[in-house]
Amino acid sequence: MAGEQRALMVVAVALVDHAGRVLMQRRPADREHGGLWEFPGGKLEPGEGPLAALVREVDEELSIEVSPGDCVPLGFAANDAPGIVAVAGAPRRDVVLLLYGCARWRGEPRAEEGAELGWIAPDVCESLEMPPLDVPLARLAFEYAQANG
Ligand SMILES: Nc1nc2c([nH]c(=O)n2[C@H]2C[C@H](O)[C@@H](COP(=O)(O)OP(=O)(O)OP(=O)(O)O)O2)c(=O)[nH]1
Repeated sequence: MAGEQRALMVVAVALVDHAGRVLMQRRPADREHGGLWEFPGGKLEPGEGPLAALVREVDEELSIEVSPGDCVPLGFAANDAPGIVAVAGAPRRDVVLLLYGCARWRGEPRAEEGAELGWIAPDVCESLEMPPLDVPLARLAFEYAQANG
């Protein structure tokens, strides 16, 4: 339908290492959610599926290569859920965030300019400041990391 407003679809990945840690990225200070820790990923482009977007985003953001077959859907979060409170200053819009887990990739993850990467251990996770949608997803990410790291 013309003018129909759809939710913004975002795909993200929890890369896990052999120590059961999860790679997270601190957003540049001058962007939406600046300074918060989140999963690498980004918006789906028109006509793009979530796995294709994931492969593209990790190449662009981290300079690594993942195969769709190594990515496992872990869950999703949407900001129309009760209890999700937007970060002050962030635009009000419906977002659906799809999280995949992945324990195999090629290359060494490198942060894009202005961003910071951290391999996060489960005990540190609680103290990280994250966007509201990432809080429930982080639990799924660490369960996956424990089982697959
Ligand atoms: N990548 C990512 N985005 C998240 C997470 N949690 C969360 O609320 N978001 C939101 C922030 C943004 O509204 C949206 C993704 O935006 P983005 O700026 O990363 O997307 P993009 O890479 O396509 O960036 P751009 O082309 O707009 O610069 O999803 C998360 O864990 N990872």
